[in-house]
Amino acid sequence: MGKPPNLYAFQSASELAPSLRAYILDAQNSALDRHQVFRVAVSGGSLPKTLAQALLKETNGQGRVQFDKWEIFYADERAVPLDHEDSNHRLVKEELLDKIPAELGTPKMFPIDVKYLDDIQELADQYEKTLVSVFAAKDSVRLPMFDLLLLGCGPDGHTCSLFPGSELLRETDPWVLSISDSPKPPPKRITISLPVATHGIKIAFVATGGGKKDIMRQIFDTDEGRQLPCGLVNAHAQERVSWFVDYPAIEGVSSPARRGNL
Ligand SMILES: O=C1O[C@H](COP(=O)(O)O)[C@@H](O)[C@H](O)[C@H]1O
Repeated sequence: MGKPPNLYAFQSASELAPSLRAYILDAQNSALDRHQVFRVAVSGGSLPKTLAQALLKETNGQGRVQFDKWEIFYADERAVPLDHEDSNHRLVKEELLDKIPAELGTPKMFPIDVKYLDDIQELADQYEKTLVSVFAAKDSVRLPMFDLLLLGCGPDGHTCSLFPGSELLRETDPWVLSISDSPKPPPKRITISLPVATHGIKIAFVATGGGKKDIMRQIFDTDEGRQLPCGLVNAHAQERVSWFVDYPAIEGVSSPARRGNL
């Protein structure tokens, strides 16, 4: 049996940001040593704001965020135009991309192809083709391996657009799945599959605020919680997973957390 996921807890989201930055820089630098590019999958929700806090502030001695070497994909996306208020791409763009100082470079973005918004399965298939074109042919690579997945945890334990009890959690072949009845609006979405979400070299969850404390306790301290989508990522990817949380989100969790810096 491998080691359990890492759980890092901080007083607040702003105190969490420098450690999240150090962790991301470490993942970036290892990826650049390996293959001169940093392939990242990002989520929407509350994550992009915390990411911006971590990545946009220059701090001494932690190294440089080389955005010009980043390739950014979406762990999940809603089937809406890219400038729609529900779009994860819009959120990431407004919170992070539009604020990157020119000297840090511009990441290469891989948003969904909005030509296929009316056919949700085709939208997922086309996004899978995008992954295939970047990560090599599907018959030669069993699963795409992101250098880093940056994930959120919904108050029901969902991650990406993989919701508790969904049959999508059992899918093993497709890399990207479509969902037309998401319990959280909007109903039509695409999402990476659980095998893709757990295959990354590093996987980070960011969960902040008291609204997450009940689900955090379930995920870390109960058998039912370990079956929730976030719990399944923990179980499959083990020590490759790191959680960055603030004290309000972790209140009542009895699993050991490291408090403060990494
Ligand atoms: O619907 C979604 O929700 C999750 C969690 O969002 P949060 O606001 O509770 O952090 C997010 O990770 C996912 O990308 C998004 O589509």
